[in-house]
Amino acid sequence: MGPERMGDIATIDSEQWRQTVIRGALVWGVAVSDAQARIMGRHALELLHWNRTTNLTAITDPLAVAVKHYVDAVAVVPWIHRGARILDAGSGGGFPGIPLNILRPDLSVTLVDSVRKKVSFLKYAIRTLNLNGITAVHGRLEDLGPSPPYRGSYDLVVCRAFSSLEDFAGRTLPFLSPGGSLLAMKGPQSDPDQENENHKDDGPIVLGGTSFSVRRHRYRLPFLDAQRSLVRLTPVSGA
Ligand SMILES: C[S@@+](CC[C@H](N)C(=O)[O-])C[C@H]1O[C@@H](n2cnc3c(N)ncnc32)[C@H](O)[C@@H]1O
Repeated sequence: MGPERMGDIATIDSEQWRQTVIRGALVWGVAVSDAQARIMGRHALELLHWNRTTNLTAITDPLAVAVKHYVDAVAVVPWIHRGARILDAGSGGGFPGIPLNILRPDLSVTLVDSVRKKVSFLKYAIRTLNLNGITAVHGRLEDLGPSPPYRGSYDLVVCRAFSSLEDFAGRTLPFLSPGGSLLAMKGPQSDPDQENENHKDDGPIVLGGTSFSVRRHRYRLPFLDAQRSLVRLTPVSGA
């Protein structure tokens, strides 16, 4: 049976579901082991279970969960250097931070969300899946960023479906260590910037008074052919 015929939620974490994640990740050149895909499957089951009472995801179809959550999260792996300290800004149900932690034990990952029930889920998932090198923090980015231990402590701040580039940069710049970057993962609905002629694919832009070099990478999700983009913003020092 092909990935297009996975209808029932019970098929999450089945062999077929895991193969969808594994084959999808290979499109980005990222190897996901069966053991790693199993942990993602357990996360997905917990996510949908908690989703009955806590608003964690609008996506519940098994194929869409595999591709739009896990394969999409894996798309950032090639952009992350070894040993990076990562903040997942507005992590929700754990995307992209939990799949990143499952795939890359060299990373140190902090998940932040302003909704307490979502952070309760994240803490529960970290504990239940026995994940290491990852922590979940409740709070608003704009409150946490200016103070220790968060200020200047991250090599990469990543967000998915968060807000405009200007808003993201404004809330998360204080978290960055010198030489660090911001990385926004965007879908068509969450990308007002995509329509903004002032935001070129590559080159410098100014957001909230700070100059950034920009690199945008557009891609299409396998199996579903949905459009996505990654935008990396690196503050230009001395600008
Ligand atoms: C659209 S959801 C995206 C969730 C997840 N990143 C994903 O892609 O599935 C945005 C998340 O950001 C959180 N959020 C919104 N404003 C925030 C803020 N100022 N500080 C921390 N989290 C925030 C929301 O609670 C929500 O979980």
